[in-house]
Amino acid sequence: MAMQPAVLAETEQVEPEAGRLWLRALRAPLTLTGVIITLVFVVLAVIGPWIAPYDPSAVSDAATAPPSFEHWLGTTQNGQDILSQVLYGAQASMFVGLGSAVITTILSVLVGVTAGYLGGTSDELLSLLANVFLVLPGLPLTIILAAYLPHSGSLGIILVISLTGWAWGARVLRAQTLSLRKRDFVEAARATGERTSKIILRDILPNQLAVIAASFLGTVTAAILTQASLAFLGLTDVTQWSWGTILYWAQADSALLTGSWWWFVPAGLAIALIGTALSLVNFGIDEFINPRLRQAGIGTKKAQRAQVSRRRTKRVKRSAQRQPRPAGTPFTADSTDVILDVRGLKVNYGAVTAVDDVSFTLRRGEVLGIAGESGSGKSTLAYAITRLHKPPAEIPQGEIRYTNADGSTVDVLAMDDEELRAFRWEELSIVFQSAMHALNPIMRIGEQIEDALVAHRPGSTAPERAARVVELLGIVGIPADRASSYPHELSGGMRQRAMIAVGLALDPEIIVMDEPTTALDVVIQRQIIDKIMELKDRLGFSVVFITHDLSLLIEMSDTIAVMYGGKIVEMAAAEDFHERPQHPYSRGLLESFPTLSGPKKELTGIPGSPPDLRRLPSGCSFRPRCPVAFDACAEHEPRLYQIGSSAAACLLYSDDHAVKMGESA
Ligand SMILES: Nc1ncnc2c1ncn2[C@@H]1O[C@H](COP(=O)(O)OP(=O)(O)OP(=O)(O)O)[C@@H](O)[C@H]1O
Repeated sequence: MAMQPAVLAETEQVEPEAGRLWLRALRAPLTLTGVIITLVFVVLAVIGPWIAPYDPSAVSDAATAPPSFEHWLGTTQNGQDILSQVLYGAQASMFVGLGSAVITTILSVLVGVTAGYLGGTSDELLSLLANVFLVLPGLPLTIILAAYLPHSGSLGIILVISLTGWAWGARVLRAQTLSLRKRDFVEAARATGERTSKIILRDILPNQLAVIAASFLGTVTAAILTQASLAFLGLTDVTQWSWGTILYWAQADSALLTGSWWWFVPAGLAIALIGTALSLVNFGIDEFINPRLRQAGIGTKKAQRAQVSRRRTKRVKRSAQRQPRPAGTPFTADSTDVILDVRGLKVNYGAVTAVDDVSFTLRRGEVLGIAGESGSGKSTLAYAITRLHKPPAEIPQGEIRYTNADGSTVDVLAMDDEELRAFRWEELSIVFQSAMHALNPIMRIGEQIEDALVAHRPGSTAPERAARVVELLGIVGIPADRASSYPHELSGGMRQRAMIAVGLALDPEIIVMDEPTTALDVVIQRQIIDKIMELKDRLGFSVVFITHDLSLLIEMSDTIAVMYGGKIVEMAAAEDFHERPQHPYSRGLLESFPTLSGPKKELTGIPGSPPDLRRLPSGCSFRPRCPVAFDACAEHEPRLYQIGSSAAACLLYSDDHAVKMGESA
């Protein structure tokens, strides 16, 4: 697709976008006030000692003098200039505040995010460490440590505050990371081949910036207050000027009793002001980071302007070598063009076998629908195929062979991380159940589509990617100018279509769709399904489709695999399944759903409930619910028997007459 030069020129100008947002955030009056006050204090902290009119410790005859022309903020009992003390104090207090916040935040982020993202033993050890620090009583410990380190100056106080303060932030960040790690957009980022470091920097940390900023700014305030409290109690070196030491001397020399308000008010006011200012800045940052809090209108820029960003992305090695697959003929039932061959696949969650000895083939252009009640193992199977299954899930046996464009086959289970990165998204992509969770809430739709391109098409230029994003949005029927929208600015249907656009970004050969339309109303559902089918016919990819909606599944699929208790119990062409279901469970499923067309029928459902995978009954696991079970069903576990072009795992179809009739061997 060619782009107009004028548009290309625009695509290069995305970087100022972030700058404009900052400006917008800054323009909010309260944020601006907070920033200005904070900056004033930072500047005073730097230049305070130079602009102070007097030496803050120098005594004079003007004892306990109220504010005057010579001493703008009055003097102490010893005639020391309070303005000079406040200016010197600003440096010490701000140094302690900022220093503590920097160290505390670094420790919190390192420990919290690492523990939350890595999980397992690292999480246990780091959480234990954080918990130990959390149960340490902060204030008493701070007082004791400060009492032992009175002459270590500001550095000692910073260390004490950081040591006793990091664990809380680490815990919050760990909890957030744990929840983010499970979000589908992080899964999607992993699936598109992004590195752990990039996922943390791009997907985990930006989504926690509000918390990190709150923790940083909160620590500055808390550290200033702690330092002031310690100094006020005389637990720091009281000859070092800080706002706390001013209050200490004011209290020690009875400023309150003598009514010398000018002695303690400026230092107290400075502490209150900086705390308020930092809170205002915090609100502003929250608003800037959270697109939902921003005013409407930001997300309506021209699509092309949103497409190009210069984020560094680790390239996926193998992508350049991918051969385009020659255009194939439309799928027919007798096609032998197998693209994915799954043999004897088993997936365990600890002692529970959620997918048991599953075998099937997916042919080029075929839609394989997976049916079954909740808990039958559909999602586990889909995730295992993509190798996105997470602990405790493991694949103890089986084979998944993928056929490349050149006819060679690769074992998906034997792929290393690098090969998997290339395989996922280039050859096989996934459309997750809930687009709201699968899309990163703080990234524009266009950027998210582009991410997959950046990772897998290292040679592509920014304008090429921009054009591809616009093309992909067009393919799924989203207006190009929505590329600059955030997920929350799109309707549910548009979000789901955006997910499909992400899935299509690299022209994969297989798309796994796990309940892609569940959360949508029927009209939108219909539009999306029609779109998927149209794209499949046009682009020729294969689909593994999972949904609870049996009518939809029959309508969409070429072939249907019915799962029960982790096994495939029937495999048939969709039409055969609909017209002549072979397995009693399939019949029960069909009788639980209204027909797509034809006369109304009574929905009977299946008695009983799905099996407990930890205690499967002997023989056929459907036996306790089966209306046609016979004695042998308790003894023999049925394999898949061929019945015409269908196959069903039911002893009704066993060739062994003795077994079929339930006779003892
Ligand atoms: N993380 C897990 N730990 C232990 N068992 C699990 C885990 N995830 C799933 N299972 C078990 O594996 C079995 C299959 O679950 P799976 O989610 O694959 O079923 P499903 O058919 O996709 O269900 P649904 O339609 O509700 O999504 C269930 O019995 C479930 O309890």
